[in-house]
Amino acid sequence: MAKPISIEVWNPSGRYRVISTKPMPGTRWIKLLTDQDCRVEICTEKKTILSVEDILALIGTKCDGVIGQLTEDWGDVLFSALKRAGGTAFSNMAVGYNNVDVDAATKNGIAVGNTPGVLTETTAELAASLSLAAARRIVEADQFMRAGLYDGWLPHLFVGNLLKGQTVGVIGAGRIGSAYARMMIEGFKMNLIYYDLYQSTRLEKFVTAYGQFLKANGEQPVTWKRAATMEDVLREADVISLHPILDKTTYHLINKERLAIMKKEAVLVNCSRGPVVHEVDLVEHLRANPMFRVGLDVFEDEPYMKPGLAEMKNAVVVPHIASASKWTREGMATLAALNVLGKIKGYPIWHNPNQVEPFLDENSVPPPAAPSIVNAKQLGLPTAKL
Ligand SMILES: NC(=O)c1ccc[n+]([C@@H]2O[C@H](COP(=O)([O-])OP(=O)(O)OC[C@H]3O[C@@H](n4cnc5c(N)ncnc54)[C@H](O)[C@@H]3O)[C@@H](O)[C@H]2O)c1
Ligand SMILES: O=C(O)[C@H](O)CO
Repeated sequence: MAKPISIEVWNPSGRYRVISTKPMPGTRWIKLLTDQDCRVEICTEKKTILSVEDILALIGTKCDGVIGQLTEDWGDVLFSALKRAGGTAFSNMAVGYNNVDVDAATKNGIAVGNTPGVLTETTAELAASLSLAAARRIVEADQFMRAGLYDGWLPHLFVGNLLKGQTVGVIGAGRIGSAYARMMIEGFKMNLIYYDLYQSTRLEKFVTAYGQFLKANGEQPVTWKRAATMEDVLREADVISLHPILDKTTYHLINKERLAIMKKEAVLVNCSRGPVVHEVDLVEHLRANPMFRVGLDVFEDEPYMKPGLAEMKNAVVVPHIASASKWTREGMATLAALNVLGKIKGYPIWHNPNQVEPFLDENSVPPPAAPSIVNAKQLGLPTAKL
């Protein structure tokens, strides 16, 4: 018999049973659900990553919707169990949904939500932090100080890379990649080279206008270039940040061959998904090129690092915290809850998932819509501008 799962229950007499597989930041998301006749059950199990069996036990025989996490494997087993339990709604508490088999959800008539629009800047800020930390060797220097090794200023002590006037490369110039590019360009007056399947006209216009502003003020203007190939970015950029989605076109995008064409003193940052980088190849490259540095928020086999990575002084590593600001995490919880609520209530889908401010205002009632459902079209769900 399966071990009972520990849960916390809000509004026990609520008509709709909504499960959250994890406690989430803030309480607004709980209130939004309980105010709309939902019984909210929050899994409080101590283990960090729930298995499919754990989630099956949580779903049980009657469940209207689930808020899940990017660490969980949402495929046909879970979606068909949710369907059997009468459920129609699932939302990841994340913008990325590579852990979700959307086709399986659609086949079972389950709407899949995600949470764009509330983590763009927070994630870009962490990518910028990792860029700086790696370029200026901040973690290495911090460890040196704490080890009591500092015995006076020296001309060669922790010399790193200047960013101003250098080239920032962005692979995947969507919401987060573009926000990161703007930060690095405006903050450090870097030139841009980017590669994406689509043209980022807004980003290009921003760089052009900022370049004109600098020129008018007697400064060297910044420039932009849309690269024809990813290799062009890797060859030309001094700092490269990865921001594509994870799918079969981006799996192991950075491998031995591509690392070899990067500059020997380049900085590589990954705040997208771990498998975008071939981590074994990366460790080998870091070992062979001590002036090459990386800043990593995500790892190929999370929560583990590939052997050798933890020992590399030229790597800054943090535990998948790019979206971890209080405002963002509370907003993600709110959007995930409203995705599930919106589907349960039969609300239409919000017309623009990138403009979700009306859902986040603590002082007003959110619009009667599901903020972001990725398979809305496949399910034939109506969209509305309210
Ligand atoms: N580390 C974190 O905590 C964290 C936080 C938020 C998002 N993310 C990850 O970042 C990803 C991007 O988020 P977003 O909101 O910017 O998404 P987005 O959809 O706005 O941007 C992704 C961009 O990648 C581009 N792209 C897709 N395939 C590509 C390819 N083969 N080569 C080059 N570009 C390609 C797309 O055209 C798009 O412009 C998410 O899917 C998620 O996996 C991670
Ligand atoms: O995809 C996402 O949203 C992140 O990885 C967590 O914020």
